[in-house]
Amino acid sequence: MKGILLVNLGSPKSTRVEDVKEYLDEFLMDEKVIDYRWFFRSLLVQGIILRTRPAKSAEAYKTVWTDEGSPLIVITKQIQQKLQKLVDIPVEIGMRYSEPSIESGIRSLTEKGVTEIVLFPLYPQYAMSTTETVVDKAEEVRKKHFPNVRISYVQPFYNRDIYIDCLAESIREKLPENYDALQFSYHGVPERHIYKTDPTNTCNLNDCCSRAENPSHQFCYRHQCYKTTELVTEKLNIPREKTVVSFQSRLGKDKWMEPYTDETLDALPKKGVKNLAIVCPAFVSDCLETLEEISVEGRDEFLHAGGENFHYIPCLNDEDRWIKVVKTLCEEKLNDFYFV
Ligand SMILES: C=CC1=C(C)c2cc3[nH]c(cc4nc(cc5[nH]c(cc1n2)c(C)c5CCC(=O)O)C(CCC(=O)O)=C4C)c(C)c3C=C
Ligand SMILES: [Fe+2]
Ligand SMILES: [Fe+2]
Repeated sequence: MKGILLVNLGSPKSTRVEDVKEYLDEFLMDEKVIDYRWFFRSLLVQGIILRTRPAKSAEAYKTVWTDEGSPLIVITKQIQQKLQKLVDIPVEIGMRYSEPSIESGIRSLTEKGVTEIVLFPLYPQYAMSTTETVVDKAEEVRKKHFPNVRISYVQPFYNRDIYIDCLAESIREKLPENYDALQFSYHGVPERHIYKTDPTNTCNLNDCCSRAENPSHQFCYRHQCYKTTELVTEKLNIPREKTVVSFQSRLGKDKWMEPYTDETLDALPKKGVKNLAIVCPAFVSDCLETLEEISVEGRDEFLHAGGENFHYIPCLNDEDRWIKVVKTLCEEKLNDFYFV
């Protein structure tokens, strides 16, 4: 029997500082997220970051938390429930960090008799710190606890027509009538991650990413972010001059992909952009990074710098058209099992 596992990043169990600390410890000690050798990673994470960050993050989480819990988990459950109504095989969710875990998701599926799983990492663009670590974790869990289960992975869908149409339509419906620019703010990653995952050793985080064809694109997060932007803005007929791309949520002293969202929000009003619409397509569900960092802090930053109107465009969340895309992408993968 087949089943579907939707995997998202995960959130702390609660907004208590201890729970946030436990979550950040698991998250940041992942070698695909902070890719230093264990000793240096531990020194940085456990010796420095976890001393102050949990309290700060807990305060931020409190501002977005709902009665049902973290927005990211609540929305992922809503996606699961809606998808379950459209397919006649079991659908479960699993989080890369914290709970419900990938292991518990696979276990629930196997308890329903599932032996072949389509696992969908809910990230449009590939990154070592997202897609890759999900696959690693799922394989680790499968080998250890479920050796007879087969898993097929939905690939990044940043350039797929069905996704682009869906995102473009969603943005079109929410765009204000008058806006000077539409900003695409993607979660950033350290530049080093992009070089590290480039099998061709050719990406220079510059022209390479916008070249039409290049084998490095398959693992280039930067290329994939720009590609999503290009395809969506083409669909919406938004000219290049009105399009801004930036990268948010950097952490630590490493060089992250530029331009940075906070600096861009500060600079835009001085360039005449007073009415801004902003969307965050690295996330399919709203979460701390969109609801707090962009919609609250980003808004403050922009208005403080002289901006007049800041319009946050929510993620796809549980929109029906998006659920249909999830269904189609999973169904394509279900076919894999017939050919192996
Ligand atoms: C080195 C640190 C980080 C990398 C690399 C990174 C990549 C990355 N993250 C997401 C998606 C999300 N990140 C979220 C929160 C978050 N991210 C980091 C650090 C890195 N992310 C931290 C420390 C946090 C925790 C919150 C904080 O203290 O600021 C979230 C939100 C989770 C939630 O509960 O709402 C998401 C989603 C992507 C897509 C990505 C690489 C492309
Ligand atoms: Fe992150
Ligand atoms: Fe590139």
